[in-house]
Order: sequence, then structure tokens, then C-alpha cells
Amino acid sequence: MSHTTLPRTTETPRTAPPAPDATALHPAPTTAPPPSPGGGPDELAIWPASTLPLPEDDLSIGGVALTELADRFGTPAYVLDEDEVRRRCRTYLRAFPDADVYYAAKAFLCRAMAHWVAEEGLGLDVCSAGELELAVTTGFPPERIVLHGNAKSPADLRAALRLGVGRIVIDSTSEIARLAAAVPADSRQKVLIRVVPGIAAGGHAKIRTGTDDQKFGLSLTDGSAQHAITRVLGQPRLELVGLHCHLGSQITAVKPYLSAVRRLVGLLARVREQHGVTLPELDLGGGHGVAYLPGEPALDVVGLATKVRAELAGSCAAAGLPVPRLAVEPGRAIAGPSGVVLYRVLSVKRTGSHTFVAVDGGMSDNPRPALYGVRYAPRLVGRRSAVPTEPVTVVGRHCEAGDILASDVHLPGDVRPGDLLAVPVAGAYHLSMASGYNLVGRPPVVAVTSGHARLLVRRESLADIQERDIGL
Ligand SMILES: Cc1ncc(COP(=O)(O)O)c(C=O)c1O
Ligand SMILES: N[C@@H](CCCC[NH3+])C(=O)O
Repeated sequence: MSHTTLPRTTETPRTAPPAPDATALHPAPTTAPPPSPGGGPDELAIWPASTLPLPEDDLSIGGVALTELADRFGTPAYVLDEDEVRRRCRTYLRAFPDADVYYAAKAFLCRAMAHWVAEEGLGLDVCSAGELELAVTTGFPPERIVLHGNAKSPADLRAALRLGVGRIVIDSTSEIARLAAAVPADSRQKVLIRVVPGIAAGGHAKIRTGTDDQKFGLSLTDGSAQHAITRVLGQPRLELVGLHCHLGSQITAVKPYLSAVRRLVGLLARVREQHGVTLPELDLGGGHGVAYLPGEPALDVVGLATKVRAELAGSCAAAGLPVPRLAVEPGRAIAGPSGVVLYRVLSVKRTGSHTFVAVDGGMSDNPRPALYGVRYAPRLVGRRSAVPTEPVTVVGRHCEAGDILASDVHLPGDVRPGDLLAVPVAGAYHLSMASGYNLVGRPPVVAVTSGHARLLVRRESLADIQERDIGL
């Protein structure tokens, strides 16, 4: 079926928003959003800025109706608003004018995403030969790529050196000699050292990486970071250009970043004292949190940038150091709110105490609720219901009771098979963490912009799944 393309301003009840404020990642709604079954008046604040209501409680994103996307591409399907991705990239570049902004590909990567990010002028943070090759074969400039990984494989390092990545972040002592040995005799590889500053931050214990006693980085507290610095400085084929830290993910406060700046500047000062070397770069990683539910806090990127830059200038002045070039690596804050996932309801089951609304996706395309207990705000789209909402649990189609996509949500009491549900803030760490569980096949990715939709990544078909299996 063909999809309807909609102009960006429509005759629909809500007037189209003006050009979104390029400095705000979470622009305030410009008109009162329509009453909705799912929540309060700012329910659309967590949706892409292009989201508009249509008749029958349909929504359009990037000028394309969600019902039309579901008809044309099937469900489940991931929808990415290209303009939202680009707007978020620009917000970072404006907020951090004299820094390098690397998009963290682990949040979500496909060729189009790499292309948009490259065009906007960001760098790319990759953590495998797979992410690296996909980006470089799409035309991403390798010198704007940084390679991470707590356990980089020989293939990862070979690909990084062959393709000429700009920076490699050393994460363990054993990696130093291994990397140095792989660098050709006539060249030098720029590296940073990932320092664990001993700061607890992040939305869930499983995604906190700034404290000791977890698998990433080299500790400041026990001296492993200092030891690694000495070792790297002794390797002629490695050029130590700076320090890196990544505190964790889904961080909504600025303070931990300011503490990290102070601790890392302290270490930069000690490196100068001890080795007479002034390292020119400081990479603060990513971790910038977003709102998954209306009203939840999100990290204010402009506020973060202002305060971090001021703290860096102040700490460096106090230590008598030149201000190093700053880098940040946002993933979720660029991809997350730019994506929406569409599911079709397959069954509704009422038990004594719960209503389970089962959809055609599940933990294979979004493991986040099962992993971290994250809550989402699904919305019924394309059918106006006058029936009052009731609490339901949206579950997936996989073979375990923990396959929950959204608990404690409110949907109209007559929600039924065939209904379409749309879940916002689905652009990061859904498909990039998708699995092959139950061989259901991974959903497609569709880009929307200016009233047009195009397929970026096709649905994994049953034929794809069978082809991989070479048989008996
Ligand atoms: C080294 C590094 N940089 C950047 C990121 C991106 O994090 P986020 O998507 O939370 O911004 C991660 C993942 O947490 C990471 O491990
Ligand atoms: N996968 C996590 C974040 C980890 C970030 C990767 N370093 C999430 O879904 O929130």
C-alpha cells in the first residue's frame, strides 16, 4: 500500500511547530497538545519535534502518518526522524563549539545514520570492527573515528590500524604492548587512556562505569591509570594525546561530569610533573540522559556544556595547565528521542489483576525493560477511543514471562487485537541490542523526513534466518 505524504504544515487540529529551537534538546511544545489517552498535557514533549496529531488519534512524524508507515512497512518497525537526528547533532556542535563531538555508534548505527552524522560534522565512536567497517565503507572519514573497547579483538585492532582511525582508547594494561606491536614501524597511532575516576553516576547499576571494580578502564584510585600512562609514553609507536573517561549512561545531572573534569585535570597536572608532558586532549565520554516518560528529567546539554567548559577552564588555570581540547561522545541523546517503534497488538488477556496487551515485537527488539526495568509510554495510534483508560502491561511475543515492554501504562479499556501502538524514545539501544531470540527476525528501520519515508534497514526475513544456518 502506498503511504500518504503530508506537508510539514497541515490543516490538522494542532498547528505545526515553528523551527525547533536548535539549542534545546527537549523543546517545549508550541501549542497545547491534544488530549491523549496515555497521559498529561506534555505527552508529546518526549516525541520528535516534528510530531503532529492527525485525525483518529494518528500522529505524523517527519510529515508521514504512523498508520501509513505501519501499512507500508509492516510491524514491528522502527522509525527514525532524520531531522531530529540532525537537529540533535547541531545542538551538540553549538553547545560545544570548540570540542570534538563523537556520536556513539553503539546507540544505533546504520549507513544512513553514519552518513547524517558525518554530514553534520561529528566524529564517530565505535567499539568493534563491525561498526568501524560499516562507517568507513559508507564514507565516514576514518580520522574522525575513535575506537573503544575493554576487550578489543585482534580483528578490531587490525581494522582500526588498516583503516587509519584517528584515536584508539586504551582500556587495559595488556592492550598497550599488543597495540604497539601491531602499529607499522614507520607510523605512530594516536591513543588516549581510559581513566576510571571513581565517580558513581548512571541510570542503573549495570550501566555505571565511573567506579572501580567494574570491567572498564584503568583506575585512578589504585594507580593503574598512572602506570598505564608511563607504559604508553615508553612506546615509540604510540602517541599519547590525552585522557578519556566515561562515567556511565543515562546520567541526568551535571555534577558528576564536573567532578570528572577536576579529577582528570588533576591527573593531567601529575603527568606534566612526573613526565614533563602536557597532554592536549580530554574526552569526557557520553552518558547524557533523556526522558523516557513525559515529565522525566533529561540532561540539559547546553547547561552541561557551559558548566563543563567553565570548570575545565577554572581547573586548568588553577593547575597552570593549558586548556586541553575537549571531546564528548553522546549516543542515546542523539539517537534515542529520534526514534519511535510501531507494534501491532496481537492479543489482549485479562487475568485477575492484570491486563496483558501482547504485541508483535518484544525483548528481542527491546531488551531494556527486562535488563534495567526501564519504563516506556506507548500510545494507541490510528483509532480514537472514547473508552476510559485502564492500567495495562504491554508484553512481547517471546517465550518468557519477563518479556515485558511497558509496565504500568494506561491505554483505552477497549484496546484490542489489530490496534497500533507507538512507543517514543526508541532510537537508542533497542535495535543495536536486538537479538535473534525465537527466530522472529529483527524489525526494519525506516527514515522519515519532509513528508517522505524510506527504508534504511530491511526487515530480517525468515529466508535470512534460514540462510545463515548451513545445515547438518
Ligand atoms: C566509551 C563510551 N562512550 C560513549 C558512550 C555513549 O553513551 P550514551 O549513549 O549514554 O551517551 C558509551 C556507552 O555508554 C561508552 O561506553
Ligand atoms: N545499553 C544501555 C546503555 C549502555 C551504554 C553503552 N555503553 C541502555 O540501553 O541504556
